[in-house]
Amino acid sequence: IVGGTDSFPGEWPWQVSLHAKLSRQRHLCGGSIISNQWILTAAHCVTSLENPNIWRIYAGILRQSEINEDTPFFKVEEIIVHSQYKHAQIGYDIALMKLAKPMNFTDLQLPICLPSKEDANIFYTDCWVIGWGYRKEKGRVQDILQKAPVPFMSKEECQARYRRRRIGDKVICAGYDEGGRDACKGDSGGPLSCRHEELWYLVGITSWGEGCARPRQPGVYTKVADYLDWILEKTT
Ligand SMILES: COC(=O)Nc1ccc2c(c1)CCCCCCC[C@H](NC(=O)/C=C/c1cc(Cl)ccc1-n1cnnn1)c1nc-2c(Cl)[nH]1
Repeated sequence: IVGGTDSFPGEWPWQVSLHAKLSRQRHLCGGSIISNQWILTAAHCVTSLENPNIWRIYAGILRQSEINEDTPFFKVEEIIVHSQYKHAQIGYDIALMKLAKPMNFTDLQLPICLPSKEDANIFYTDCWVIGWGYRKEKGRVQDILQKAPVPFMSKEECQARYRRRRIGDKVICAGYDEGGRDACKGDSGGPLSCRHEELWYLVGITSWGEGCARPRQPGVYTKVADYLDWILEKTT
């Protein structure tokens, strides 16, 4: 996250850190708890790493330094990538990870609400992008979970900013024309969380952008409200 601040313990209890253990283990992406057995993340995080056994999901943590060989993690039983996914810039950048065992909810690990279909066209005004990603384009994974407020941007405005690309219809853009606050490397797969009438909703999944926090280059997020049928089909 560029231009963010430290989060507090329990502030974003749905945020998880997805680690993969290949030769060694490291944070790869963010994800969101949507039920006691399902994590929602970005397809680009898991494609080419679709073997469930290499994944370790850490929930209820604020700091990456809380993770060591003794830290408990959730094993993954199944990974479901959207069948139409090809590249993040094209869209369908959404995937589900089924935990091997249902998790117990605590104050530090809780699900976030999925938006309802009626809310698909709400112009949210209180949205935050969260993650342990870089604070600048040439950076490194952060220890303390970062948060940054990002304003919604209309599809039209977003398409005008990304003139060389066709901005898909099932995406949301968020960011500042003057730049300065945005997601960055290591944040993808994580939530764009929006507060609406006292509840938090998973409005977007951090997907891609042209650089980090550059002026007039907003972040592009998978629009979760447009995938509710897919999520329900795959999780029930
Ligand atoms: C110590 O451990 C580490 O350093 N881990 C570790 C650390 C970092 C990474 C990995 C591992 C690779 C994950 C591979 C799959 C994921 C590959 C793509 C992914 N993208 C993003 O997270 C954000 C994109 C993004 C999203 C929005 Cl909304 C706006 C601007 C964005 N950016 C534009 N340019 N940069 N960001 C990424 N993530 C990383 C990189 Cl490197 N790129």
